[in-house]
Amino acid sequence: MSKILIRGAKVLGGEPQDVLIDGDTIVEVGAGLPAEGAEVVEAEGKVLLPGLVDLHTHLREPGREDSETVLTGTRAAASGGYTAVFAMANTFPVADTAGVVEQVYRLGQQHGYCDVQPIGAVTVGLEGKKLAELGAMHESAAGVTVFSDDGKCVDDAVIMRRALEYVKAFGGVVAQHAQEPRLTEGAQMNEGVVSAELGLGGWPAVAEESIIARDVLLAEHVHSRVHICHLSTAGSVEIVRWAKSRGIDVTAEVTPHHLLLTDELVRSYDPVYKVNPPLRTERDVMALREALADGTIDIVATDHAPHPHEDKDCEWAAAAMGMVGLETALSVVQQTMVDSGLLDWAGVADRMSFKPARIGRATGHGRPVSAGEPANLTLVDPAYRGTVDPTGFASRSRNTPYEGRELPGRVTHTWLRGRATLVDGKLA
Ligand SMILES: NC(=O)N[C@@H](CC(=O)O)C(=O)O
Repeated sequence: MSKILIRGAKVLGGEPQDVLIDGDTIVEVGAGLPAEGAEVVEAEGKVLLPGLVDLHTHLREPGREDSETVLTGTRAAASGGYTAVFAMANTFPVADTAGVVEQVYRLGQQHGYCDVQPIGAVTVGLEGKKLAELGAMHESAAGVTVFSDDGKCVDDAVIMRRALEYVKAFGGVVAQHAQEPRLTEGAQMNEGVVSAELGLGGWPAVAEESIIARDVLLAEHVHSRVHICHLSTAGSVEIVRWAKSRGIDVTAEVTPHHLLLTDELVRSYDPVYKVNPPLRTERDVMALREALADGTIDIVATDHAPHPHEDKDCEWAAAAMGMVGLETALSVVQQTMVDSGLLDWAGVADRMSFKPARIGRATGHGRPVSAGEPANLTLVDPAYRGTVDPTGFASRSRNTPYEGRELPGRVTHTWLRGRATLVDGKLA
């Protein structure tokens, strides 16, 4: 049956409506639509959103298939309500050529759980020395538009300037991992009271903020577009706010974990809380929430960073940085932004679907829930309450900071171009 009637869902949190899908397209949205010939999904009390889009996912294939593959990562994405993810370039080999990005793109198409849009490296081997083949990656079948050395900062100002100038030719964007390397040598956590007490190497806010300040000025200077990955400090928010008020073409993201968790958790010495950029202070968390609400920060991106247990279940200093996030992102956003009254569901659709799709130029995603649009949709039960149990994750890795924590809301259904990838919380 190719017709699906989603009955009585609050579309973007508004009044209950029926949504009729035929094949891969939404054909009608309205009240009391006839159900004849359609499979009916009862959605009373649930919220219908455009399929979520993640601009920052680590899928690990090729090279680290022990932590994630395109298949397991896109299954995790579908579980979390995503219909498109942008796959970061820090794979082995690095996604710095047309060959590698095409491989990742094709794997996404083959598996079919969500669209995979590869991100190309800015520099060869993420080494920060020489620009990668940006044009060839853009012209490849993968059609790369977002470039990032994420995991590493493009710290050479001349290379950054050239990258910004180069991507202008085809409307691309450079996504910067803002971390001044010299200021963060040996850094293990946020620099502050807690790092001083624990005796762990501190990661000062200025290491992030100084690179953001430099890069918004560079973008202005060459009239290009820059995107800032995972903002984590109140000062970074101030700089982005200033840059936007000046008319600079900058966008920024925040991760769910930086909206909820603080460096106080590091007192446990549990490496599950070790992440780049590090968890900051309560004051930073509050500034990030406010900035996401007022639009200074454009989007939520997961920075889903899967690691196998042997890389995380070890002493703090030796542990890998990163947390999985695809399967808990919407719940964390519901708790920190919706249930707190800072953002409504239309705002969530904007920050987790419309805007990330626009920044990454993901065609067919981040579209309104209306007739004629591709049926990329996510159905959420906001009344659900449950504790996070990583043994049920679709991701190959389990490094979640939320194990055993109660989080609100649950994605029950995801449709990718009218085909269910998640039904009643189970992968199709
Ligand atoms: N976010 C993380 O803590 N880790 C990322 C890369 C990075 O940003 O360091 C990873 O690839 O594991």
